[in-house]
Amino acid sequence: MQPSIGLPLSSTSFCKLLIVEDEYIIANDLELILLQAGYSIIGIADSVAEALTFMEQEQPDIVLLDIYLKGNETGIDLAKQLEGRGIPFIYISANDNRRVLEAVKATQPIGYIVKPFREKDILTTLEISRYRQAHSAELRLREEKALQIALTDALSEPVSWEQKLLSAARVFQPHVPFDFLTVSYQKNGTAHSFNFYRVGFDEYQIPSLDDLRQVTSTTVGELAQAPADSVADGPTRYSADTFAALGKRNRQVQALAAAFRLESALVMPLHVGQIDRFVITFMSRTADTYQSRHNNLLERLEQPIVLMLERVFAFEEVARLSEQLKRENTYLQEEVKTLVNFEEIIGRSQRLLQVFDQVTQVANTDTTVLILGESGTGKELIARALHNLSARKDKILVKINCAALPATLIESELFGHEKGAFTGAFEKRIGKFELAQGGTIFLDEIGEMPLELQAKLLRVLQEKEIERLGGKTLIRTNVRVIAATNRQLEKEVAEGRFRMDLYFRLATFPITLPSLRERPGDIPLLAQFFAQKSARKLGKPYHGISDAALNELIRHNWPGNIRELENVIEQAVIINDGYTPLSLGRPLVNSLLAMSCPVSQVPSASDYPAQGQSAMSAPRDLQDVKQIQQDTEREYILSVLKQTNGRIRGSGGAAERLNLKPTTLEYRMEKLGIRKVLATQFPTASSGDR
Ligand SMILES: Nc1ncnc2c1ncn2[C@@H]1O[C@H](COP(=O)(O)OP(=O)(O)OP(=O)(O)O)[C@@H](O)[C@H]1O
Repeated sequence: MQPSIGLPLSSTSFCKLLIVEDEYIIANDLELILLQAGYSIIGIADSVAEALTFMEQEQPDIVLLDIYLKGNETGIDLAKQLEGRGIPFIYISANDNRRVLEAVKATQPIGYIVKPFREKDILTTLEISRYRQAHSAELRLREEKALQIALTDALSEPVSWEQKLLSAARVFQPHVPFDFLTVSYQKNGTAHSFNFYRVGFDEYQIPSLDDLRQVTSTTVGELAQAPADSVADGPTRYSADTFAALGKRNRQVQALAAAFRLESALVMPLHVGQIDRFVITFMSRTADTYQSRHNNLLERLEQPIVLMLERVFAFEEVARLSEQLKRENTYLQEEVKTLVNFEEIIGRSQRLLQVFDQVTQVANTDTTVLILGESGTGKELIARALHNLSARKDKILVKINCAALPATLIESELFGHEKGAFTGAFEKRIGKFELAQGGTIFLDEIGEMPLELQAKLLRVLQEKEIERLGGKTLIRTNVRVIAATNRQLEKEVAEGRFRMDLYFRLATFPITLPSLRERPGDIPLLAQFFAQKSARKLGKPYHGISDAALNELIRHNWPGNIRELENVIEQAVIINDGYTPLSLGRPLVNSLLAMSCPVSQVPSASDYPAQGQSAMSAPRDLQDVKQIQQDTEREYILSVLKQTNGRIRGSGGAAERLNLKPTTLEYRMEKLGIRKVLATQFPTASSGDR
């Protein structure tokens, strides 16, 4: 028999029915009618247990079920399970008890046929139900498609995560209602948590973890504990006892439930690539808010949402990498990266070879290294060699000179700042630690770091986490730290200028560079190396170094070490006539008095010739004139530095007095071999200026 109302539905034989009926005659009668109408029957069950067994073998499209069955369980119990599995069902019953009928209605059947039934009743009800099913399925698909599009739009907005998720929460509300929504995930070891509290029809409050901590009297750690820690895979509903049990396992749920009078939850853990535990938790003030249709909807949305999130995270990563590239590029433009390995480090002395051994030993570990040695002994060169010989060599080496920055700026320079963190912080700024992510940071002149900042640096070394100035989140860092100083740190510690705990942390692996005095044997090698380099740079022929000059170089005391030697050789190349071996042009002892030694140790004005005179006799040629100019400039800068107690930058600093940019002054000082020293090292006028 064909369906009587002739609706445009697919053939009845594709529709599989399960009959759940304990009266044998009725069940048989039903089967006969349905088979004749062309339906497929997957089985006749007389109890809930048997019905479930049939369903395990094959899923029916519609279930026809009686209310009272064999065994303790009724058709209403089975109906609840069918609803959970999304299988439509029609009751066939003679029961007209009001209470039972109320319970039947609550299970949301797609039809109800009263016994005794006629063939026509059965077939018409089935036909109408199938039509409604097909129609509502189409409607549901359309609705879900619209929901997916709205979610994609919300998550793709070029705004913060908080705003993206708020838009997504608004999209969810009509489909999966909530009074409180939390979204939490872990990315690169950092926990992120967003909370949305509904306070009006379309009004939400976004309490921060700190706000919640106060309202709920919990710790931030407890609040960040996502409920997925305690639930199975897939969306799971909790109400009454199960909600209370979830609260016992999870402090976050318990605290929020108590503070916001929540009574049920629907927890959706998602497996988003690269992200640990992405969890969306819908919570409601009503115990029976979450039904199987919500679970089913979230199950169907799970994959599309995961794909959306993966795309958003991937975009974010691309944006982050391109930002990082931009930053590295800017940095590299300032900092010409020299590829240093041992071949470029000149010297064969025993002391230097010991240093090479130490470098080889520690380079390929992540151990913090402290490089000690007088000024100009090659500490930066060794830091670069350590980086270039490590597994981090393809990542960036970021150098920061702790002495070159005013104390107020070092913190933001190292750790960055958020927009508005302090007056003048107009833009968010990434610090050098973040810039060095995956690579190495070289903290030069660490002995000059202000005490307050030493504590922060210690925390970074211990916790491997930084916090931007004015920022709220901790950022995990993976940076190898190399520090250097020409100060005696033990003495600094003893005098209370350097934290002992930081000293021990830094000095895990100390490398001490020998001064040039301790390796005079390397002087000829170095001198020749620098002479060739300078001659190449200046485009002059090179005929070696005269014996007299070499002897003098070996005998000299070299307070400024290799940098000083390099400067002396460069000057010798400049004054060389291009035909004869290099000579020094003037006695080393006098000409170097003011070079490369700390400003505090420079000789007083009386140690110098009177203005207009030079240490040499009358200038012989243009080079001599240049030399005199340099000496005069050096003297003048030194005298100004003395007046400013060594301070270069800021109001009243040497740069301002000389009407130069601080960086230009520093460049000139470097060229002239004047070392920077801390203001405290500099004798003040009141303490008796020499
Ligand atoms: N062994 C070496 N071979 C070749 N050049 C060297 C060597 N050691 C140092 N130099 C050169 O000497 C100069 C000073 O070295 P570097 O800046 O590394 O010293 P430093 O100890 O870090 O000085 P400071 O304490 O003043 O920062 C640089 O131009 C460096 O290239």
